[in-house]
Amino acid sequence: MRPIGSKYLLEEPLGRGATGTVWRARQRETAGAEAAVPGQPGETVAIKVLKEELANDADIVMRFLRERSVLLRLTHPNIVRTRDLVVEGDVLALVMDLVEGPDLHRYIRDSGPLTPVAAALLTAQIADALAASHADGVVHRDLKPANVLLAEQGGQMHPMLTDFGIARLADSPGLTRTHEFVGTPAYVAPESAEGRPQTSAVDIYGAGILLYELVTGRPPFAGGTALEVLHRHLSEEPRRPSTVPGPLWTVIERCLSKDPDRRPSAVNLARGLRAVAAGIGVHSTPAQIEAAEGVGALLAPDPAPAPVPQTPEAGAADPTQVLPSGAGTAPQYDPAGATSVMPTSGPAGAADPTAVMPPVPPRPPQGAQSEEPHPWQSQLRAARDRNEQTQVQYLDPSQDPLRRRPQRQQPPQDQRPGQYGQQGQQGQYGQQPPQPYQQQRPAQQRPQQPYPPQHQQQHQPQQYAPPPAPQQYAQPQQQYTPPQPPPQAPAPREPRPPRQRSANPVRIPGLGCLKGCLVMIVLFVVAGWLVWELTPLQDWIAEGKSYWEAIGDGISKVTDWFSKIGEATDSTGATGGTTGQ
Ligand SMILES: Nc1ncnc2c1ncn2[C@@H]1O[C@H](COP(=O)(O)OP(=O)(O)OP(=O)(O)O)[C@@H](O)[C@H]1O
Repeated sequence: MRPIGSKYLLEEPLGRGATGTVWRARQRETAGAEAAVPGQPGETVAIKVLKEELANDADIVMRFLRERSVLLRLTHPNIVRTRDLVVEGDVLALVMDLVEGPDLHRYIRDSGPLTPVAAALLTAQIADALAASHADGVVHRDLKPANVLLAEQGGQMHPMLTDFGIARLADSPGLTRTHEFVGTPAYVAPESAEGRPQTSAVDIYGAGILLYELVTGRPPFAGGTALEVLHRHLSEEPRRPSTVPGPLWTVIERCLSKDPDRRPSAVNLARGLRAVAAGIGVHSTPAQIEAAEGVGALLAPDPAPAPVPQTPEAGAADPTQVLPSGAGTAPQYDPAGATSVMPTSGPAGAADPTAVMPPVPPRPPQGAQSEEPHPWQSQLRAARDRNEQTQVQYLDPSQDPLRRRPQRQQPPQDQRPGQYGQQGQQGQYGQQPPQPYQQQRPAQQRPQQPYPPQHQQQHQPQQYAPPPAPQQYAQPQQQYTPPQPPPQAPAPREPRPPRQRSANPVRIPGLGCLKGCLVMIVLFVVAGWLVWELTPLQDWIAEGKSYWEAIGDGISKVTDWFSKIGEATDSTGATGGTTGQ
């Protein structure tokens, strides 16, 4: 077991992502007062050990520490709680509650898509988590099924959003010198793809993609290269699959609006989804059906979406500043502003990957946009660097105490399929079966959420009144301005060693080697000559026999030979016997 900090012991890796490795770990001793959860010795936790390149970046370490309070105070029944942050030596790690259960990506892959009702209810809980974090000024920015863990609670699968704060770290100056977008191509909002100012509406877009994927099994814009996916986010409208009920499609469509201002707030999304879930079930009452059909009216946008802090180079807000939701209005789309977050010179510009880039696609809704190709430069680079899902990487055996592949406890088999209901049978919309989770009972009795009702109440809109603007977060901007790194020329590629020729001069024939073919020809000639000389082939040809006659002759000769041997043996035996008498 490997110690991490002085308080924790890493036991086994659970998985690896773009920003680090998550380990199952054990608490050695109670954490200090700075931890949100001190924990007990022997308690099991999950620890995300961030990649070395993050840990070695002074900017990121600083941000990590400054954001400590934000990460640690973010608590909600649908958010994986961050218990502690470890910054020791070259180690940067987040200590989290351990969630026993698969992530949503794996769950869909193994069990197939969910029913519309189940998908709506699950996404409503994710929207609850987003509402809470947005109210606290925290935008997730990397919402995707892999970041939703499914905990088992009372026989129900309970979605929990994880990786909060990681996008914020990854967005710190140390990593955004090239202004990569933070996110995963299949889930990235158009404004993030273009490098325009972002708000909490990017999470609503991510929730829309996730919802689409839950009911269909795949995200709406996928396939091809990361760049193609980004193009599709910007220019294509999602198509409604026949299995998606109309009211649910209304919600998906609004979430996937290219215009962030048209997307609903997280609170309204949660409310709308619950109305839809109630109205599309097999036992829905006429009033519920009617409410579901009018869901569009519930999906009002957030009047004051939480802004995503800009990088210091952009001349925007302090990146470490945590803004309460009411602290400002959504940044307007401003071509100049959008351009300003993109490098016009410097490292990213120097390493000019535009040579392989297609032209920037037109942006019909917004009209004007930056003429600089930099968004695509950075996106291509980001797409290369980021994998959509957990990356399988070599793990130094010395870091892997158990020398085992990542293992996660799967929920018992009988609880997995159908917790949220898989597709396959016919339901009200001709696609889903009634299911134990919510469709078999009258709507009034259905549990809308597995966690107690007070949590639901806690996240109704009025509960999200922005906290008073905390002065301590309004840091002077220049304080966080990172030192501009000297432009780094890309490391020259090492020249390839000259190709080694095989020590064996004769290659296997058939592989295009002339020498091998010649050797084989010689072998065939020699073998033919031996057959000619050592077999009665010449005689047979001279006698003009057919192939079958020659074979027949050969066989009868052999039989004669054996019978002669037999007779000789018998006569010898008979002679011996006579002599003996
Ligand atoms: N708190 C946790 N408890 C249990 N397992 C976890 C926890 N957090 C993450 N995991 C698991 O660890 C694995 C890696 O998580 P990670 O967040 O690093 O991956 P990712 O989301 O694919 O990557 P990234 O978002 O960094 O690109 C995932 O399989 C996830 O299910």
